[in-house]
Order: sequence, then C-alpha cells, then structure tokens
Amino acid sequence: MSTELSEGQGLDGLGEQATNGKTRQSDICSGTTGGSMVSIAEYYAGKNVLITGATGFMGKVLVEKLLRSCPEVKALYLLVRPKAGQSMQQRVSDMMKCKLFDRVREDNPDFHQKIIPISSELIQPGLAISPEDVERLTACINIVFHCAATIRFDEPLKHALQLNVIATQKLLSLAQQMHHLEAFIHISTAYANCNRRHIDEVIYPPPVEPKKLIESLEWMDDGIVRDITPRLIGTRPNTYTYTKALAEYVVQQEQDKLNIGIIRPSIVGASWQEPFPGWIDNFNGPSGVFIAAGKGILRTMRANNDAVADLIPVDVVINLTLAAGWYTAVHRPKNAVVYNCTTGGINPFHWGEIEHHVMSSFKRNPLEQAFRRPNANITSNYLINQYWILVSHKFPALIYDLFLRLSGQKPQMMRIFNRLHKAIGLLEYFSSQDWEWNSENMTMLMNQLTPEDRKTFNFDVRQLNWPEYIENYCIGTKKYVLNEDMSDIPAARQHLRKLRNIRYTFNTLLVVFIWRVFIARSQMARNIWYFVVSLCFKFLSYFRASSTITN
Ligand SMILES: CCCCCCCC/C=C\CCCCCCCC(=O)SCCNC(=O)CCNC(=O)[C@H](O)C(C)(C)COP(=O)(O)OP(=O)(O)OC[C@H]1O[C@@H](n2cnc3c(N)ncnc32)[C@H](O)[C@@H]1OP(=O)(O)O
Ligand SMILES: NC(=O)C1=CN([C@@H]2O[C@H](COP(=O)(O)OP(=O)(O)OC[C@H]3O[C@@H](n4cnc5c(N)ncnc54)[C@H](OP(=O)(O)O)[C@@H]3O)[C@@H](O)[C@H]2O)C=CC1
Repeated sequence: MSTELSEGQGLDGLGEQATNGKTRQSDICSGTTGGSMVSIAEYYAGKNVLITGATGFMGKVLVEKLLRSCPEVKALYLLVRPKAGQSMQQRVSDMMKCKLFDRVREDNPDFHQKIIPISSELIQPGLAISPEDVERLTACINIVFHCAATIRFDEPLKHALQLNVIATQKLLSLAQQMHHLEAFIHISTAYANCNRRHIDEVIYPPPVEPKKLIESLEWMDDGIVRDITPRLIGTRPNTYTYTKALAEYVVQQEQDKLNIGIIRPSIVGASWQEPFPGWIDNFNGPSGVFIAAGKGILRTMRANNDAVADLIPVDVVINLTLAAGWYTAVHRPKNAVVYNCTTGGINPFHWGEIEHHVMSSFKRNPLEQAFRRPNANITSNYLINQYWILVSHKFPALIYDLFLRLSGQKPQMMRIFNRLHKAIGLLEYFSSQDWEWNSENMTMLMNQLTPEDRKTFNFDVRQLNWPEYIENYCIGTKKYVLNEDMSDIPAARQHLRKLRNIRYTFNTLLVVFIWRVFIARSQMARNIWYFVVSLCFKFLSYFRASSTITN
C-alpha cells in the first residue's frame, strides 16, 4: 500500500509513517474543520476509482454523482460481470443510457470515456479478473468503493457467504497490492447487527470466526448447509444480515494495512434531491410494498404503526459515502471508521405515517390498471392480519381467478399473492420493531466539510421533509420502476372510479344475496333483522333530534 499523498493535498501533519507501511493521521476526530482542507471534488480530481456493484441500485447513483460532482475524476474502473446473455461492455453502455445519467450527459456528453469496465465475477477465484487487468488496477487505483453484494433475504448461506464475505476478502487482498491506494470504502448495512437493539458505530465481534465457517461449509453439501442455517444465523432473520456482519469483521481485520471506512445505511429508498427527486429502479425493501399497495394488491401487512421507519434516501447514502472516501484518504484514521447512515435518531418517521402518506399519494397519483382501489392497512396483530389476508387478499384473488378461468384465460392472481406473501413475510421482521443507531460519525463527518461541500454532498437528513419525500418516492416508483406515463393519470383515476362502482355493485349484490339466503328464510332471522333496523332508525332519529336542539 502506498504511502504517497496525492499532489496538492496540502495537509500539514498528515502522512505520518506507520510501522506497518500504512500512512496515518493520529487523531481521527481532532480535525481542522473543512476550511483548511482540500475539498471533496478537489480530492477526487485526477483519481482512479474502483467500484464494485456499479450496475446495482446504489452503485449507479455513486457513479453518476462522482461523474457529476467531481468532474475532474480521472477514471472509474467498474468491476462488472456478463449477465443474461449480455457482455459486460453492453451492460455498462446500457447503464450509461439510463435516465439517471441525463444530467451528467448534459454537462459532459463524453462522460463515458471516463468509465472503464473490467470483467469480473466476484465469486470466481481471483475475482476472475485477467492478469493484465490486475496489473492495471494495482498500478493506478487510488480509492475502492465496494458495493457489490447479494441483498436477497432468501439467499442460500453458501452463496451469500461466497459473495458477501469471501469476495470481500479477495477484494481486500487485491487492494493490498494496489500501489497508490488511499482508501477502501465498504458498504455494509445498518441491519448487520440487527440482533442488537442499540447499535454503536463499532464493529461487534462476529457471530462466528469467518475463516472457520468458510472451511466447514466447504465440505458440506447444500442440503446440510440448509439444515444448519437457522442454527448458525441464530437471532438474525436471514443469511444477508448474518453474512454482512461477517464481512464487516473481515474488513476490520485489514485496518492495519488499509485506510478503511464502513458505511452502514438503513433501508435505502428513492433519491431525495439528486440527480432528481424520486429516482428508484427496483422492487427491493419498501419499494415493492409501495407498488403492491398502489396497485391495490396489498391491503394488509404486519408492521408496527409506531415503530420508526428508518428509510434513508439513496443520494444521502452516496453523498456520505463519497465524503467518507475523502475523509478516509485525507485523514487516514488509525482504525476503520464506521458510519451508521440512518434517519431514526435525527429525523424520525414511523411506519404508520408512511402508510398514510403512501396511500394518499397513490390516491392523488394513481398507478395504471390497479387491481383494486389503494387501501392498505398495517397492523401488528397477527390474527387481524391473517383475517384481512383471507378477506382482502385470498378471497378477491379467488374470485378474480374464477373470472379469468371462465373467460378462457390463465388464472394468475393467487400466484401473485403467494409471491407477495413470501416477500412481505421476509420484510416483516424489519417493519415490526425499532432499533436505535448512534450516528455520531455522520455528524462528525458533516462538521469536517466545507460549507460548499455540505451543500454539494448533502447528507443532513434534518432537512428531509418526509411527506414530500414519500410523495416523490411514490411518483418515482410509477415513473421509473413501472415506466408509467404521468399523462395517463386521468385515465388511472377513471379506472379507480370504475373499481369503486364495481365494489358498490358487488356489496349491494352481496347484501341482497345474504338477505335472500339467510334472512328471508327464517322467521327468527327476520325478527332480528327488523329489530336491528328499527334500533338503527331510533338512534338516527335521536341524533337528528338532539342536533336540532343544540343548533
Ligand atoms: C402501504 C405501505 C405501508 C408500509 C409498510 C411497511 C413496509 C416495510 C418494508 C420494508 C422494510 C424492510 C426492509 C429491510 C431492509 C434491510 C436493508 C438492507 O440492508 S438490503 C436491501 C433489502 N433487500 C431486499 O429488499 C431484498 C428482498 N428481496 C428478496 O429477498 C427477493 O426478491 C424475494 C425473496 C422477496 C423474492 O424472491 P423471488 O425469487 O420470488 O423473486 P425475484 O427473483 O427476486 O423477483 C421476481 C420478480 O418480482 C419482482 N419483485 C421482487 N420483489 C418484489 C416485491 N416485493 N413486490 C413486487 N415485485 C417484486 C422482481 O423485480 C422480479 O421481476 P422480473 O421477473 O425481473 O420482472
Ligand atoms: N438497498 C438497500 O436497501 C441497502 C443496501 N445496502 C448495501 O448496499 C450495497 C448495494 O446494494 P444495492 O445497490 O441495493 O444492491 P443491488 O442488488 O442493486 O446491486 C448489487 C450489485 O452487486 C453486483 N453483484 C452481485 N453479485 C455479483 C457477482 N457475483 N459478481 C460481480 N458483481 C456482483 C450486482 O451486479 P449484477 O448487476 O451483475 O447483478 C450489482 O451491481 C450492498 O452492499 C448492500 O448490502 C445496505 C443497506 C440497505
């Protein structure tokens, strides 16, 4: 690892030579405030950056922001694998055509020249990087952002371990061969330690020594691994959080040799401000839930109304990540610095409020061809949730599938609901409880920035207006995930009115049916019915009379 500081950094007292060859700043938080420092964009000028996971949700936003706000960056080397019959060049060139890059394209139509795709499959030996590419990377890379991971909650342990832990280890080894490396930034998750209620910005002891686990799983067949997975992950809900915790430990092991920053975002949502509000391109986490609710498919879900919904906009995470890269390279802290990148402790918002704003937003800006009118309710009560699943999910699905069958089409609604139930079942753990994250390092980092950097790389979530953010998030799912046109909103509203009329007609028919079958046939049922109706009538007359008196 290099002991060089790049030209023009002008950092008095930095670059103190450590015994292990890594250059360090002795006190991480004593810091001159940003004023005397090189700015973030100045730091990235002339730098070669390596990014893994650049084709993913966060990776793309990172690439875009670096190109737009640090236009003097020398080159971005992206480790990409071929996928779904597309070569890695094709994938990267498709990615750059994406709407997300519109602003960069406007500023610099030749931005693609700065992007250098490197073929790499992270679960292969040596990351499947060719020897020529290894040579090239080790010679020029100054900073690494490691975003790649499997974020699936149902990933078999072996695969999650291979990608989230072993590939991280391999990347760290590669990083150690880099002659000019100044910082290694690892993207973790705030839920890596979700088995704890209060989470500090420290790396907790791993649930198991990763090396031992890797050795043991090597000889086990998939069936055995599947059987012992629940025992291994213990109180964590899935292999994702478990392997991300192991990865943090693996990264920490190299803190004597590399300058390390670990970013722990909570639930990453659509963009807040940049490059434009509401950018989102996937169904992960809450996005899929919002869409399913907006389409009127999801009507009930288990979540705690009063629990903090720790959503964090993707642009906030990326701004913090870039600032942390700058800080790590410039200050060279002794130990890996962990940044809990969360909103709950600073500007809390709750699942109940999210539900309210999501529903009202989709009523104002409805999605096309909704199955039913959007009306989802969250409850923490298991039985109530099961009741509504039966009444509001399974029963309508059954009727709709019957209708499809009768009209000669393939039934599909029950299948959709089964998948939805599987997906929300995996999310409920996160929406039913509260965590407390200490985010002092986020505040510390903010205090290190110049006033201009604080604006350009804004991660001050105190300014986040939740109702406005949720509105843009919902519109973002409509525009960018579902590719629906905003000009179709009047037609979507018309469709909702049609659904409302269908519902009224259905309810009326149901009442008539119940009347015919149960009430009209029995004298006792008829008597009860008349009694209930006259009672209602009396109440009504009483209220009308009393309101006339008070007026
Ligand atoms: C009114 C609203 C009220 C709100 C209420 C509360 C909401 C609470 C919500 C959430 C909170 C918690 C979140 C915690 C986060 C932790 C943070 C992190 O650190 S990491 C990030 C998290 N990671 C994930 O979110 C991965 C989760 N996803 C998976 O594990 C899989 O996708 C899974 C098991 C859910 C489904 O797996 P398969 O194999 O059945 O399906 P597949 O291949 O993934 O997708 C098939 C198709 O379905 C779409 N899809 C996937 N998920 C969907 C969804 N939830 N809804 C609708 N479609 C979805 C996909 O885009 C795909 O579409 P095509 O075939 O490519 O066109
Ligand atoms: N989204 C969220 O809510 C949160 C995410 N995080 C963390 O942020 C990081 C990025 O997440 P996000 O962008 O949402 O995830 P995505 O699933 O969108 O992206 C994952 C990236 O990893 C790449 N990747 C996966 N497997 C391989 C492989 N075998 N070889 C090469 N590349 C591979 C994917 O490439 P490909 O396109 O080829 O599949 C993709 O670029 C992850 O580390 C995640 O743990 C943390 C907290 C919350």
